[in-house]
Amino acid sequence: MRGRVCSRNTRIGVNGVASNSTEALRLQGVAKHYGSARAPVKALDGIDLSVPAGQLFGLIGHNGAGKSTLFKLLLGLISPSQGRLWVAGSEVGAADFREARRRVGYLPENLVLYDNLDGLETLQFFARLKGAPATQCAGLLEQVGLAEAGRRPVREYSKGMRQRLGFAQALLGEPQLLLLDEPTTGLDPTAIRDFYAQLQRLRERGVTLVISSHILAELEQRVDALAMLSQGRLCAQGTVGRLRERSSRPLRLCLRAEAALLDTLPQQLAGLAEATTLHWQRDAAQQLTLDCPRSLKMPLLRLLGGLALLDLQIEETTLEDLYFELREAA
Ligand SMILES: Nc1ncnc2c1ncn2[C@@H]1O[C@H](COP(=O)(O)OP(=O)(O)OP(=O)(O)O)[C@@H](O)[C@H]1O
Repeated sequence: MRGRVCSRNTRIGVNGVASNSTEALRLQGVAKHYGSARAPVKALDGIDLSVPAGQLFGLIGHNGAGKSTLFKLLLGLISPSQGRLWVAGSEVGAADFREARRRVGYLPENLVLYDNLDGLETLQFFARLKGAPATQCAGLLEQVGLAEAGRRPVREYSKGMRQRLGFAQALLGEPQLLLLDEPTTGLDPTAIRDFYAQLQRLRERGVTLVISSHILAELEQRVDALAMLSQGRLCAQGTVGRLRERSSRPLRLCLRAEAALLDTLPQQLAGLAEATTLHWQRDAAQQLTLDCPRSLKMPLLRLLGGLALLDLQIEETTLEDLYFELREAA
């Protein structure tokens, strides 16, 4: 028996594997191989991943890393070659998964739309497919900013409008889990900001959001946590802060001060433990760039706080920096 309920919060599977319902989704040892057994394409290879309910969770990785494949597996559109997956406590493929699946919204990377239908008819069509009330359609069009364009044929929609219509169809049926595959492609900066504001409101209502994107700056400030795939393998997982802590990249401080103060700075810094790991460069008479290991961040800031600096900027490691570092290490 698959996915047997043993308590309000826990299900026990065939091998005694537990899946907790406070997890929106879970993957255990998941592999997906396409192609022939002789020459398989290993789209995913041994993925263990758990996403707690209510998070805004990012999924990043290079083209072909396996992000869309992971979404399709979670939706039961394709079957894993190995391993097991759970969505909202139901095992994908189990008898009760159909019910869990109804609470999942999905925006595919390339949503196919019928050009001759208008926006409202398109949503009504998807509502019928999903078994969601058609009465939701007009409200959803308004929510994504397409109320006025609702009666125009989709062939007249811009790329951004099509993308917003796709988001509206993902919201049909008030899903508790949203899987969004590169949802901001084609959106302008205002639309991107509005889109994330909507995600934030959904998150506040307890909806779990898993979003794949190549636009790392967009995710950096917004996700609760993220996972990075590289060639089908999970190469990093955690909050952006935790990934930064594990990064070997130095922290960069740019400071300005009177030339006389900068002249004495090397002497003052020499008193710090690990001072040998500091690297500085005098860019101009009053300007210095200092690279230091993260472990020295607070001692250094305490020391600099006591000096009459004219300006101090801390350049944090960006998600893009982390991405390249993790890719190199993978
Ligand atoms: N139906 C398929 N048949 C054969 N190979 C496939 C199929 N679908 C995906 N693949 C391969 O699986 C790998 C992962 O593809 P996937 O689409 O999951 O990557 P992705 O991370 O979503 O990429 P992108 O960022 O470009 O959208 C790629 O090597 C891809 O060519």
